[in-house]
Amino acid sequence: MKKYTELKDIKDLSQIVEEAIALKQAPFEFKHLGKNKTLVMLFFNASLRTRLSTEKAAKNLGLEVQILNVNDSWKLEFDDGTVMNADTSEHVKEAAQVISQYADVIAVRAFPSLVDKEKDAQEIVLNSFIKYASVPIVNMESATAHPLQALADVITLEELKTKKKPKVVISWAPHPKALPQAVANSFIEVMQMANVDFTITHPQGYELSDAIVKDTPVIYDQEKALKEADFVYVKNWSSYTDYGKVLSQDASWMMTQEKLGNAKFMHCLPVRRNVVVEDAVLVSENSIVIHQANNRTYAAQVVLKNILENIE
Ligand SMILES: NCCC[C@H](NC(=O)CCC(=O)O)C(=O)O
Ligand SMILES: NC(=O)OP(=O)(O)O
Repeated sequence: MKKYTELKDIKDLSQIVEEAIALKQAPFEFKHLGKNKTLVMLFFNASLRTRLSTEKAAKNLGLEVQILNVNDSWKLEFDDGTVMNADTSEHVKEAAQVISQYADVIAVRAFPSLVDKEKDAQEIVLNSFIKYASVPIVNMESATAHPLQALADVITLEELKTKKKPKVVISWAPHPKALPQAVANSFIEVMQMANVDFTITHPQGYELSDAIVKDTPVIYDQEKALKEADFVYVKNWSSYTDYGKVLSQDASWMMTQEKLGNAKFMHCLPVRRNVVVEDAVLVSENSIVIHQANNRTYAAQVVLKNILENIE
């Protein structure tokens, strides 16, 4: 693996999932791989899991870790040819080259604006680092994708499934804030790569990009979609068609124990209790969100391991 900015960087999903599960059993086996090497993590947005699990994964591999909250640094310019006489102090062209001298791998978190759809789709922050850095890049959630989360999700499914081809449903849930489509996009993409019976359910107006959904069935009736589900992944996203808008806060879409039945409950976290999902689900045996968050470490570790093995 030369980089991990999108799920397409995974050549063989079942092989990488197997490798991640093996790393979970023996997390320090490859501690030599990162010796005298450094991971620099750049955060343009808040994080709990991604930050701590990726740092843990890196340290398990013997890497040094440096973290920069970009808001504490100089405001970066991304546009070409700008006269930088306003509020941006440093161009990503210099920043990426400079950081590449300190880092052997650079990981970036940069959420979308949710204002300008075309600009968000261009993934300007992530792609600028891919273009101007001279070391491998890892996506820690970009404008349109969260491939580390999706990998942790598929590892979790593989560990906890009780049938060969489980039924998996992703269900939209209400939320007071406009959230990105990234988590849903990557979960859908990874489910299309996995051996599952997969369905999407959301209210009208919350259709995701056709390029993501492809031929996955979309059912607007949540109850119908959830029938006989083995795993239910709950997530809010803001409208993609009416870009970045909160069109509905319909509480009837909140996940409840009654709707979930015997299915396992998944969520990437952080989750708004009693808005996205009722308390009763999170305290029940059917909630696997903590297990899922633990797997973020092994998703990051398998990615960093594969990248390190490819550095000269
Ligand atoms: N990385 C996991 C999710 C990050 C982000 N959630 C959030 O911003 C939730 C914030 C809140 O609930 O206030 C998202 O949906 O993409
Ligand atoms: N799931 C996830 O990415 O969590 P953080 O935003 O806390 O990193």
